[in-house]
Amino acid sequence: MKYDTIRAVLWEDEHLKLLDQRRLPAEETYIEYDEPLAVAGAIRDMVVRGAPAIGVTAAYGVVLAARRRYAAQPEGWREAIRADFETLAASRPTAVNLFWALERMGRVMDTVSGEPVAPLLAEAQRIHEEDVAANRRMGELGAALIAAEGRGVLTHCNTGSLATGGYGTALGVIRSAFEQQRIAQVYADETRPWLQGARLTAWELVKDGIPVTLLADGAGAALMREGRVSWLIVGSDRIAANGDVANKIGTYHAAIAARYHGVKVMVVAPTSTVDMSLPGGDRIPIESRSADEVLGCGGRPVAAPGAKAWNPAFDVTPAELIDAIVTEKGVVEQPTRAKMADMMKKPVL
Ligand SMILES: CSC[C@H]1O[C@H](OP(=O)(O)O)[C@H](O)[C@@H]1O
Repeated sequence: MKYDTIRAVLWEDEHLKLLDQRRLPAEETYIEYDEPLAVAGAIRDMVVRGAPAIGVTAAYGVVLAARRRYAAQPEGWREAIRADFETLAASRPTAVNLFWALERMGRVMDTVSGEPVAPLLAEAQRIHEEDVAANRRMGELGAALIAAEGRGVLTHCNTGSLATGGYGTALGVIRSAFEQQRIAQVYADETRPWLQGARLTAWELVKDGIPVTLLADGAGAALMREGRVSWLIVGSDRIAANGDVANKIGTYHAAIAARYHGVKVMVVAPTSTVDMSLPGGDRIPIESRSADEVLGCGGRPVAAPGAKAWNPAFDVTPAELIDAIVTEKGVVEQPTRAKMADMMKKPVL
C-alpha cells in the first residue's frame, strides 16, 4: 500500500525486530530481541520511540517474556512474569500507550489456560494491526479538515511509520492530505535535542516523495507570520480527560505561536493515547532525559564545558489552544472534557 512501506517494529521468524532509530537516516539496521529486559532497554534508549510504537513493542515484549517464563516454569510462569511487566512499564513514563498495551496483554494473560505464547502473540499482532488501521482512518478524518488552499502544514517531531505500527498519526494525516492534493508542502521542525524531525520525519517524507522543508524549532512563528502554513499538525504521547495534550517538547511553543497567527492546531492520536483517568494535563508524568542530549548535537558535545541543561522530553499544550483532536473514533473540535468523554464512548469509525 502506498506510503506504508516502513515498519519500525517487526515480529519475524519468532523474534521481535526493531529498526534502530538512533542510526537513521544514515543506517537502516534492525536489532533482534528475545527477552523483555533488552526490549525495555530499547524503549528507554529510543531504539524504538513514538507512543504507539512503544505500545506495540511492549506487547511483543510480553510475548517474549511469556515464552521464557513458561519454558522455565510451566506451573509458576504467571507469578514470574510480573517482574517482566514491571521492567517494561519502567522503561519510559509519558506515553500512556505503553501502559495501555501492558494492561491489554495482562487481561489476555489472566484468562489464558495452558501454553500462553500463541494467544499472547495473537493479541500483540491485533494491537499492531489495529494501530495501523486506526492510523489510516485518522489519516482520512484529519485530511478532510484541511482545505486545499495551496498552503503548507507544519509538523513537529516524528509521528510517522517510525512512531507507530505503520503509516503514522499526524504524518498519516499529512500522507492522506498530500495524496488528496490538499497540501503541497510540509514544513518539519528539526525537533531538538533528539532531531526526530530532521532525521526521521524528513527520511520518511523523502522516501514517500512528499516535499519536506526543515526548519529550526525557533523558526516556526516566523513561518506562520509569513502565512505559509494553514495547520500545525502534531501527535501526542498522552491526552488527559479534558483534552490537554502531552507531546514532544516544543509543541506548546508552536501552539502558542499558531494561536497568535491564526494557524489551526490539529492533534492526531489513537484512543490508546487518551488517559481518561487524568483530569488535566498537569497530572501527566513528563519524562526528563539526560542533559547530554541538550549539551551535545548528533552525539558530539557542543555546549561550553561547565554549562548545565534542562531536558524535559515533553510539554503539555492546554486544550484551549487545540482546534481539533483526531482519533479513530472521530474528530473532537475545541476539545472539552464532555466532548472527549462522548468521543471515547463511540465505536471505531
Ligand atoms: C505518533 S506520536 C509519537 C510521539 O512520540 C514522540 O516522542 P519520542 O520521540 O520521544 O518518543 C513525539 O512526542 C511524538 O509526537
